[in-house]
Amino acid sequence: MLFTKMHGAGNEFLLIDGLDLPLPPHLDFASIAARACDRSTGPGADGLIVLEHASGLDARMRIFNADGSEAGACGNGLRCVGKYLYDHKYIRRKDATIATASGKRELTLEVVAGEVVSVSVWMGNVRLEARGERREDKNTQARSASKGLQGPPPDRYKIWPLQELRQADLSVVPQPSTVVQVGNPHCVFFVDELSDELIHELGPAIETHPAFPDRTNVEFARINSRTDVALRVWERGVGETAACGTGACAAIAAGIHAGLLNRDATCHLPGGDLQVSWINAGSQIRLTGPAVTVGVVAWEQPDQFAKAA
Ligand SMILES: N[C@H](CCC[C@H](N)C(=O)O)C(=O)O
Repeated sequence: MLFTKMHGAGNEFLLIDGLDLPLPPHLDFASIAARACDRSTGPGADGLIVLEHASGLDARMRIFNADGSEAGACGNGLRCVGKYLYDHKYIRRKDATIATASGKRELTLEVVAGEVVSVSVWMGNVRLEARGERREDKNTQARSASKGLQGPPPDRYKIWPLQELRQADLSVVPQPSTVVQVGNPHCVFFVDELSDELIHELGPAIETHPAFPDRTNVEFARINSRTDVALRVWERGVGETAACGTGACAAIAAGIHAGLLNRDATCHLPGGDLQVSWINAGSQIRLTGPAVTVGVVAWEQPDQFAKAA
């Protein structure tokens, strides 16, 4: 089986092209993802992208995490798909429309001297629930709702001191936090300091917390200024990744809702920077960043992954 290995700000994917030649029927993509993404049994990556035909659109993208679970959205993956389609001449234009499990996503490519250097993706509408503040009176909530803001109006947001959050009682999800849907689930904490211990202790505990029956991605955001955030993400089904596109959208949306950020902000992740823009609560959130092709990887023995017909 041939994969094209790509990454968006260090978030690595193995891409299977089902556009050129139809893929064998009944391929078990979940098992392929779990084996191929595991660096001990395959080329290694954070996720598997499967490209398929979608009538009237440029392609359909399916995304499988490294544990084989299928996800509803992937911002870094969509940027890689945009670059792949352009580089392989499936599109001649500098825009594309991709079908995903969470709806159609529009992409715009920035091409310099024939090279795709950056891709912007409209990542759909964000649903957001700020948890754990005092609820304000009904009128304020009504006014807030009339402005199209989703979730209760921000009362105050806590910037968690590192040790306090590390020692939080995990029988419940530490509050305040912000639950954000970007086609996939996220739980955002604002912190005053990012540390390996915090991410590696709290990340898996929140990912699998009973409060999230489908599990969740977990973001730890340090607000540097109104336009600048340092972010680390423990991804559902993967673990900590170098970058998470939907995670960047979730963190910026939560910061805007809390009144901590402007409508355009930069997310500094360990693997690189992503730009997020969210003009208003009723509009789509936009993610912009790089997409890089690493190379073609051959991997044998996919037959064993064919699902029983
Ligand atoms: N782990 C995520 C899917 C990948 C998202 C991430 N790689 C991105 O760039 O958005 C989930 O289970 O919802």
